Amino acid sequence: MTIMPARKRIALVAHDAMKPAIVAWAKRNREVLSRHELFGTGTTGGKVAEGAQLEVTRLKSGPLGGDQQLGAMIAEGRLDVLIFFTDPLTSMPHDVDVKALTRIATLEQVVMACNAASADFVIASDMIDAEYEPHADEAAHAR
Ligand SMILES: O=C(CO)COP(=O)(O)O
Repeated sequence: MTIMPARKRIALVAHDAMKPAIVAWAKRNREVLSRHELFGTGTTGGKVAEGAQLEVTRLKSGPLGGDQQLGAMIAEGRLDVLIFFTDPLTSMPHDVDVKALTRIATLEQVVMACNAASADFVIASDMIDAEYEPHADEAAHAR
């Protein structure tokens, strides 16, 4: 488990039905987001970059491996926050990738928000601009 740096590495991901919502959210939180390092799956990243005028490193499209790339970043300790607007009403061909991504994020104590209300709380937290070290005893998985 790594200490999260003050300048967070934040991923922005949204399923198709949620893309207008994540662009609106990114526009509304542009000032805070601009202080951090942003990543996105291909289509989401492009829409956020254009719509909110933010610099976003774009990975592959989610269904084509982008979700797995984010999972690899998390496994290697290279991502701190995952803002993932999931679509709860549509089944996805890459559902296993979605599940793998949220699973590894949970395991690795990545800060994760899957809807706009939770993302608002994350972005409004004082911890977004501070170093953060998860409490080892609370983060540990009992076997
Ligand atoms: O499908 C996604 C996440 O599971 C998002 O991918 P895109 O941003 O490329 O549409």
